[in-house]
Amino acid sequence: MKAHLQLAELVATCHWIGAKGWAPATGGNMSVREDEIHCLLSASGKDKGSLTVDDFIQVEIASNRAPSGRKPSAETALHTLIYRLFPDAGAVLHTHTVNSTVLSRVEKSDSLVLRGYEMQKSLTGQTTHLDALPIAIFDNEQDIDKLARRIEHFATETPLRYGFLLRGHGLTCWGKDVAQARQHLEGLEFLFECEMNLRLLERT
Ligand SMILES: CSC[C@@H](O)[C@@H](O)C(=O)COP(=O)(O)O
Ligand SMILES: [Zn+2]
Repeated sequence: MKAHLQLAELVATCHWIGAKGWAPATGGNMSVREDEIHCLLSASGKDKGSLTVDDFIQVEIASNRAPSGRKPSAETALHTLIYRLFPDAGAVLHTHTVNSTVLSRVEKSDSLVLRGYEMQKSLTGQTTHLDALPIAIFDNEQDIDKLARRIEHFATETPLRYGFLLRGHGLTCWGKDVAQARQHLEGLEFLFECEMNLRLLERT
């Protein structure tokens, strides 16, 4: 699909994310692939629930450089990493939800395993609630280049699918286009909400 149509769909998705309360204050960042060399990334420090097309900045996927000199997301290196790792990825969504923030802290291991939920099938290629679906958790890091290198190294040994959690921070997920990235975000967030409630109820 043409990049400008994808961008319009991404802007609508940002507004939907904002209305859901999934990108509070200036949290979160979003992007679409423009072509093999560039992506369009949200500007840093803005309320992502009220972005317009003019708030997206062209960035070179190989170098993280913005030819315009404008300042894209502080987490640019995570978006470009995904476009480099997955040539089929067409859109990346990063959100700061309560469920992803809390669950990624409560779960001390390096993955959140989802199992037993029909809604696992909202993730492309999943066919049964019986499969164990691990979502990788990486310890948070303020040095984003270092964090990106850690994730890149992990991905050489273990397949990453759909998205990953940053501990105490949020979810980054992707899809072949904006619609699929949004479906993965909504599906994962539903599963996180279930898991959060399950863990709370099972404690009592
Ligand atoms: C509310 S501060 C959050 C930021 O540090 C970061 O995690 C974030 O998601 C937004 O950064 P941004 O540079 O606006 O894309
Ligand atoms: Zn963030």
